[in-house]
Amino acid sequence: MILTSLSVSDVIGIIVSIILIYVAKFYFQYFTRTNPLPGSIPLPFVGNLLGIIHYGKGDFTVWYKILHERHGDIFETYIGGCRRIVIARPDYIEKIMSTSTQSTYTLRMGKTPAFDELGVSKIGLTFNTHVPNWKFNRQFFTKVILAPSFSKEVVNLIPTIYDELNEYWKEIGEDVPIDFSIWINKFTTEITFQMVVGLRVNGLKSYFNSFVESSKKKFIEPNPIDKDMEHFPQITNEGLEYLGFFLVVPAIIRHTLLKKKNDAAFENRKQTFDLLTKIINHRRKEIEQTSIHEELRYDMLTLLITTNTERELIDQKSVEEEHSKPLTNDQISQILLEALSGGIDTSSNALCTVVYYLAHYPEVLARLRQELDTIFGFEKDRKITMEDLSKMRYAEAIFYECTRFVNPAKTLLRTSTTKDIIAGYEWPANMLIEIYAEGIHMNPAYWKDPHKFNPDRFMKSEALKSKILTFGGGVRGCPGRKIALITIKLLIFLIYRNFDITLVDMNVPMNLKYSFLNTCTELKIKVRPRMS
Ligand code: HEM
Repeated sequence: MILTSLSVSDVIGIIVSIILIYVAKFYFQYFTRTNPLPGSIPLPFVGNLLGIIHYGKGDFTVWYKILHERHGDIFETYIGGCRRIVIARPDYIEKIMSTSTQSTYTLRMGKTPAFDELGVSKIGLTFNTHVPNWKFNRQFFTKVILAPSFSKEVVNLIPTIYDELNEYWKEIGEDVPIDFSIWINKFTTEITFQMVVGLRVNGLKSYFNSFVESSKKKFIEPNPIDKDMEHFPQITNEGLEYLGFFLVVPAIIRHTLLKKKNDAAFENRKQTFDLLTKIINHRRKEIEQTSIHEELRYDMLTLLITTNTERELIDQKSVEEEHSKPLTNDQISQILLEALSGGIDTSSNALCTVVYYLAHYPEVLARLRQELDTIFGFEKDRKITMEDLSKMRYAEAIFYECTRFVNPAKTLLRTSTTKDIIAGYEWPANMLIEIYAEGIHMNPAYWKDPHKFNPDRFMKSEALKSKILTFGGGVRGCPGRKIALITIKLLIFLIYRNFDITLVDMNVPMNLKYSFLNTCTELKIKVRPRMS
């Protein structure tokens, strides 16, 4: 509305004023502080500008690559109006990634007005800056996700959904190119929705229906909770994009030039929470109607609803008054949302990377198959167990090596609650530190021949797995790691035991887009039943 009433010269005036304010602010900050690191002058303004320019693609790390090459393994910059120390050396982050309960790196980000505005900084896990509240959520989340019965459910669930995928791929036929990035994302979406809220969203089925002739279309039952449930994965995905937008674009721009997008972010959040509330209320009713003697389904939603009630499935007693009550719909919604958005794209993108690299390294694929055949023999229908999965060491090594090349998160954020000395420099409390995973993963001082694709490096040294930042680390590292590894290994097993996969074009580099996460936007493949 405001924008349409502005003339071109007004808009130019606003932009010039913003630029002048920024230049003045950052230069004042620079000359009045101690401890300058290389990479500061005259980069703050340029850094911000690049942040804004790149927000569409989201890849502000293009900027880090240049600074890393120019200034070495520690440098500073400004993105989204915020001063950051960027680190690309494993020994500088040891303290930051410590799992000690005394760690002062419990915050991912300090005070972030943009996230306060969006309402994500005092609930859930990922952006929660209220440490006691985050700790409670984290303990609960971890307990649910690490419970052996939860893993068992996932191990049983994945092959069932895989059978559906298998059926569609067979119907599509051998010589038809398919986009693996879409299929696998629909797949991980299906698994994650089922394990988190106990719901099928039928994404695989609707995707299949979208390109087959009408006589082959599968019937999709309308969702009993809401007709929009089918679009829920897309809504949560857009929500992630908006987070990146809020993180990088300064408030003054969001509220003026990009107001439409800013408003759309709030609308997206409302839509997400409305749907989640419907799911929660539906399940609450089902639980109320289930006799106390009857066993309840073991998904994350059920565990959350029953917390601190007589139906509690996990003993999660808390001594603190505010944490001994049943969880509210808002608390549950945020935890569910993070489980939904935490596991889908990360797992599907990692699998795209695996498929891409295995197509380019047939000798690695041959060794993988040897491992699979040794563990599972040729009994095609044997049920997979947790023990089988624990023996898939080479598959795990392939996964880690793939994520070393294409890490789902290019950087990880931390804020110290106290002042600290890192790399010989003293930093004040609340300093934002950005761990540049991509720089660390390719640092020749720590990886032999870093640009060589070599999964064996992880077979020779277990310790390397703690150096790689696939799942981050420390007290804020990924709580979904165990489930993620189960999912990835199970899918590697199911796909490569049954199919031969070829890339449609071996010369095309991986199609990646970075906005918050490294996302594979297209991976055209052909699948055939396995020959050898
Ligand atoms: C291949 C799959 C996955 C990858 C690569 C991955 C990666 C990550 C990374 C890099 C972080 C940030 C860690 C840090 O800052 O040190 C993270 C955090 C997180 N992940 Fe995952 N993740 C995966 C799967 C999952 C799954 C399956 C879930 C849940 C079902 C999940 C839930 C979360 C949550 C809630 C956080 C925030 C934790 C906190 O702030 O305390 N992730 N993940």
